[in-house]
Amino acid sequence: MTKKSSCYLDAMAMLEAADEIHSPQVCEQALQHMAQDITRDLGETYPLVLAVMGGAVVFTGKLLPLLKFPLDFDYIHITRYGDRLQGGEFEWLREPYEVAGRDVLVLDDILDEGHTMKAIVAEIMARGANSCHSAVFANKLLPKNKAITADYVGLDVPNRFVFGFGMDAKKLWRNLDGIYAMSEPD
Ligand SMILES: O=P(O)(O)OC[C@H]1O[C@H](OP(=O)(O)OP(=O)(O)O)[C@H](O)[C@@H]1O
Ligand SMILES: Nc1nc2[nH]cnc2c(=O)[nH]1
Repeated sequence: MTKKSSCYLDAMAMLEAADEIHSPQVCEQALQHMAQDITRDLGETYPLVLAVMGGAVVFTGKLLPLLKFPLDFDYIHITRYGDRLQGGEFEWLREPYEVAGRDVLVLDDILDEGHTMKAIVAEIMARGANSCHSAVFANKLLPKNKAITADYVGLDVPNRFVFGFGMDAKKLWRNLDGIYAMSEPD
């Protein structure tokens, strides 16, 4: 048997110490509800769906097959966390292209303070989109107002650093099919 790397062992220890917040089954049900709501509202608008990389990758991959109407798909990339636990300055790694005149739906993994989604919506509308809706799989419950609220929310999560379902913990565990919260320091 090969010797397990320290990265592997650290990742396993992080997961073992974490708390499960939403099971894979609950996540799947939430996806179904979101797909119904989005279909009801945007199903006849031929929207441009923009996934925010990289956190939205799991949400997007699971949601798109549930949207049974014509749409265009592209991705954007903006980050303000990098591999840090606290938000910092925005960095556009791929800007929104060809949004003028379109009804746009932005998909992201989590709405925390809302600064990222606010900046995205502002940029898309400034580029002449007809409308811009936002869908986040996880909405963090905060004891203060957010910069923006999302039009579609999958699940609420507690005010802790969460990971899984596309969200990373120190670059790890985006591949989990449920949502977990990191253990808090004693
Ligand atoms: O509501 P906010 O407080 O602005 O935080 C939410 C943003 O933070 C994460 O992005 P991150 O910069 O970590 O990039 P990632 O998608 O690559 O994980 C997440 O994907 C959201 O885009
Ligand atoms: N992975 C992850 N990214 C975030 N971005 C903002 N809040 C969070 C969080 O709780 N988890």
